[in-house]
Amino acid sequence: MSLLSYETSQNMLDLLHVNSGRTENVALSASLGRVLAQDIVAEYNDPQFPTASMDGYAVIHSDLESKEITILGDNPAGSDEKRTINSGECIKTFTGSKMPHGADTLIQIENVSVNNGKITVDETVPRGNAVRPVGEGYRAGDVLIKKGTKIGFAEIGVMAALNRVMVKVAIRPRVAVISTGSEILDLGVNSTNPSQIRSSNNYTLAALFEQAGADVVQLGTIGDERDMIMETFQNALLSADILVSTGGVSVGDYDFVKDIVPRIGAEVVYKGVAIKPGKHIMVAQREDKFILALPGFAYSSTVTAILYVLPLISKMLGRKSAYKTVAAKLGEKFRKRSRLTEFTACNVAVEDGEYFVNFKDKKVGSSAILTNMLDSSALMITGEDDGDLEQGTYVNVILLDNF
Ligand SMILES: Nc1nc2c(c(=O)[nH]1)N[C@H]1C(S)=C(S)[C@@H](COP(=O)(O)OP(=O)(O)OC[C@H]3O[C@@H](n4cnc5c(N)ncnc54)[C@H](O)[C@@H]3O)O[C@H]1N2
Ligand code: MOO
Repeated sequence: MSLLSYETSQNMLDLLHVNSGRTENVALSASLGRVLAQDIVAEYNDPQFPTASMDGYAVIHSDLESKEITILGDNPAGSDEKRTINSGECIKTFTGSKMPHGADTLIQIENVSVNNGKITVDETVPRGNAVRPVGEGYRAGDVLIKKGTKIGFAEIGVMAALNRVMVKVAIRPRVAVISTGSEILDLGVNSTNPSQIRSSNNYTLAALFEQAGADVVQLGTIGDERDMIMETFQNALLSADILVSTGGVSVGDYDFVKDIVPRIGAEVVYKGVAIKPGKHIMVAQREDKFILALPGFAYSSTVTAILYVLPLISKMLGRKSAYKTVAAKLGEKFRKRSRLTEFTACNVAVEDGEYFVNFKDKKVGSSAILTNMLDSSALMITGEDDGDLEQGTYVNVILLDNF
């Protein structure tokens, strides 16, 4: 089996034409977690008028040296104050109120004494005190949120402030997930023989893709039966943009998936990459749809889903990158186990602004160990040409906590 290098496989993935312009309008309150399909540009300044940021008296700063300043009246928040302050006058003004014309400073109530409709200054304040100037937050025309941003709580708030009732977002790519294997049992199904194991892959991947912004169709599990798998794949491709399967891609007699994919009219982009885990991965395309047949092992399928499925989902959503890769220093020696590009579950800590990698509580063993991905795990990448690495060596690490 000839294997593509990891780098070539990623470049080829990047060159695939992906349908990425599909958008829809959703209510702001339903947009959490969606990906913006337009820049959000401020239509006005924030604030639009000089605004008091404390409760007190709007004054002309030079008047603060005078003995007494006459109070013209109240200016509660939300009132469209029309009066203009002249020298010797002030207006009682509250947090959030528009500043009256003529006033340049707000002196807070704690700093004055009030007698017979006049204030006297007990403690002065600088010019412009407690006044939010026009455009303090942003100016009309500023791009506040970039297209491709995943909408979180802050984006929701900023868009609400701009009165965006509806938001244009990327349509979620539909990703169908299925696990194959006659030994695997779906969640909740009773076991009928002791050689069966629980299927975790279809749930791990569904969660991963949903977190990445996809609309997931959970197809459960299916035995190693050629015709059934073929029919299920055909049906899934009627509605899914991406079909992701696990299992059945190796060299065993019952590994049918790898043979079925070309038989349903899909063009195999590649099969076999020099990576550990995941070397049997198959990437195929049928018109504008993709099939990613991933290995059955739990850790292998998860890692390959991150490396090969997330970039497709991201592209369909119009996002620049699927995950963040950072340079980190090895906090301990690392023993490389193969001549392949390896993806090793690791912990990442930040010390003095630098990332450090360690393998505390991570088990060395087969590609079945999904528990290695618990506790905010990251993935350390070591290249085909790397051998054992000394403590202090710089490595690249994929962070998995911020899709
Ligand atoms: N003679 C060879 N044997 C194997 C090779 C090889 O090159 N030559 N490669 C090994 C590698 S590497 C991998 S990875 C696996 C990939 O095999 P398949 O993709 O065909 O996967 P299965 O054989 O179906 O399953 C592998 C393993 O994972 C368990 N599994 C399967 N599905 C699930 C699931 N949904 N949830 C949890 N665990 C699952 C399954 O029971 C097996 O233990 O092939 C090696 N063999
Ligand atoms: O392809 Mo396997 O995932 O190296 O264990």
